[in-house]
Amino acid sequence: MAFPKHAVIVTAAGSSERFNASKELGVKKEYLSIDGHTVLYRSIAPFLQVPNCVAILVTYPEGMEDQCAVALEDLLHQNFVPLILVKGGKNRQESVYEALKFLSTMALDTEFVAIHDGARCFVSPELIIRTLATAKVFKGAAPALPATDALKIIDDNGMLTHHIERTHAVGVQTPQIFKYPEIWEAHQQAHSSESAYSDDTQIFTDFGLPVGICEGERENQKITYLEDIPDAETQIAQYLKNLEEGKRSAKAAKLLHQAMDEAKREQEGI
Ligand SMILES: C[C@](O)(CO)[C@H](O)COP(=O)(O)O
Repeated sequence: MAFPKHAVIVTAAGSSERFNASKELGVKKEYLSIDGHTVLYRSIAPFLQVPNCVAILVTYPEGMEDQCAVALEDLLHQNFVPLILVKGGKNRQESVYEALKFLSTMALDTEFVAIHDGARCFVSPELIIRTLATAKVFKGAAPALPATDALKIIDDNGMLTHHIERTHAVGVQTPQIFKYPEIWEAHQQAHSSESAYSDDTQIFTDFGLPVGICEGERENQKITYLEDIPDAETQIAQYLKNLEEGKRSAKAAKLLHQAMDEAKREQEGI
């Protein structure tokens, strides 16, 4: 396949309410590690193996830019693609909007944008390529797997109200990949409406554009709960200690700013 130019937006600005350590200690799941690399690094690194990635934009929650830089330290040493940290909004939709807005100010001739969860750290390059190939055909694409459990709707009291026919039900994953600037226009429309969207495929189809589904991967799970990270408690203790010391944070922030300056100079052709 000829690889089109594409940018990658990685969402990591959420409050991770289902991840207990976030609620109680302000620890973000994306900044913890699995086998020596942070969840955030692992969610991004496979994208660097796909040719023609022109920029990576990572969203972070207000006040956590330095911590986000620490989580990306390994990437800063080996990444030759411009890496930009973008302050996220009040929910996933707003964060993606902010990243797309930033992208629209960059002089990049990008044909597609891949939007990926910062907590989906087992994504493979093969899955990214398959989704990109599907997006080339349909303009929008997402990987998905057939639903295996019976699907039900419940009310606010936890009582079952509806049964959903499973034959055509799938669980949609990320990366979700779209033509640019179509996804930017779709997001602007969503931003000015009152509606809340569950993900970017919904924003794209609401805008009247098609999304093709390709085969997802069982391994491409999202880290959602504390138990999804082995050794999480020890790591959280270490993480909080590092934060108190503040040393790593300063070093990584410096590296990040250097990398961003270089990317900017490159863009300006200096
Ligand atoms: C985009 C997504 O991964 C599709 O399944 C999912 O909606 C993200 O959910 P989150 O709760 O914002 O992590």
